[in-house]
Amino acid sequence: MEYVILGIVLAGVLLLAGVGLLVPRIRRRAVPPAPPRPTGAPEEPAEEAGGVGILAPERPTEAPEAPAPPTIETPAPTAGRLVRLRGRLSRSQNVFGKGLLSVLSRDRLDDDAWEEIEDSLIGADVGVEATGEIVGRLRDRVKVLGTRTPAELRALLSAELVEALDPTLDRSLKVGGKPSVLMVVGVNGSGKTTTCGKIARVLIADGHTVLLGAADTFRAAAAEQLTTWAGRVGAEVVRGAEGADPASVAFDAVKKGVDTGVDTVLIDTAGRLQNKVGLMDELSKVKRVVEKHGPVDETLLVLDATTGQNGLEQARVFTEVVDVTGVVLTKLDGTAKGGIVIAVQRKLGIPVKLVGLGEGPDDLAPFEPAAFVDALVGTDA
Ligand SMILES: Nc1nc2c(ncn2[C@@H]2O[C@H](COP(=O)(O)OP(=O)(O)OP(=O)(O)O)[C@@H](O)[C@H]2O)c(=O)[nH]1
Repeated sequence: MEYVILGIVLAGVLLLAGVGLLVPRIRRRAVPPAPPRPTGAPEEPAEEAGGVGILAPERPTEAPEAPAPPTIETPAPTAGRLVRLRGRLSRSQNVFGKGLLSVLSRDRLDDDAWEEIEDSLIGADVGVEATGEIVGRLRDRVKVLGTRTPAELRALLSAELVEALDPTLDRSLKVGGKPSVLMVVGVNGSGKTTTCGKIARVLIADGHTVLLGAADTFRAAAAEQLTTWAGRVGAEVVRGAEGADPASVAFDAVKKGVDTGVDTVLIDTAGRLQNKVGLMDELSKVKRVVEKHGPVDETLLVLDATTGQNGLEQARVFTEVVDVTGVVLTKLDGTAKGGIVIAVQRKLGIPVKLVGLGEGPDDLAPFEPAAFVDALVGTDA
């Protein structure tokens, strides 16, 4: 009997122990799976196996790939750029170098020959008045000096062209202040944004620090374009939302320039036709607002050389609205009318300070009359 009781007790104990072991397992299985981790959330510690504190081995964490640092370019030095880019003037070289010099080298320089010379200069956009003066002086000097050799005639023509470009004008950019402010203005498509990018490179090549202001809030791609130019040389850009008030973007850019201590702030403005009064008023407002920080040091008018004499009327209106201090003549590589440089300066009384000779980042050269004329009529032109 005692054995029977002992057997029943033992069976009961074993049964209870079995249930005790089973329940936690069932409970554990009933726990719903953890919700999927949001991407990027830190990994939670692995559940302890059997409640005895064994942590799952740490998975080696893969280091996120660091973005490649932007490559900052070193722009080509500006000294001698015009000489290096002289080949870009090949279309104008055909008129001045080959055309004019071949007429000048004729055995007899009669009235017809001089008329041909005049026509060539007018055709190259030198302008009627300037052409009259250049040819008049050249004629006198040829007569007085009795000059006949091609080398002498070339030298005389060059001297007259350089003189017409007034080599005494100050063509330097007023940069390097605290900061200096440069505004870039002009009609649509003349090359303002591209020129801003290229000027930033010119300045950086010459050791300046530059911040760009994208006050062309009208054309969405303009700010993007400017940001790309700036990124290539490590310059900062201040930009506003599309359609933002350009004056306020320009104001913010100068403020940022002051705060960050750059020596030059370069402001790109939207293209506008000179006969749209509202847009021209907007431009003078941009300038007025920027001037709350201090005077604008340079207002550069960007003119497309291929628009020829039409560009002169645009230029005249711009000079009335904002005080233009320098002209940038773009796309000289795409025209045979390089004489426009003479006409622009003569009509406006404002120096051409830079010339655009291509779409490449360093295809903008400080303008030097002697080097320009030499490129047009030089020995290997
Ligand atoms: N061949 C040549 N093309 C140039 C030169 N300068 C600018 N361009 C080109 O002219 C075109 C217009 O240039 P942008 O800088 O966009 O002109 P924009 O004046 O800012 O244009 P808007 O903002 O619409 O007024 C682009 O295709 C430039 O690459 C130059 O010196 N030579």
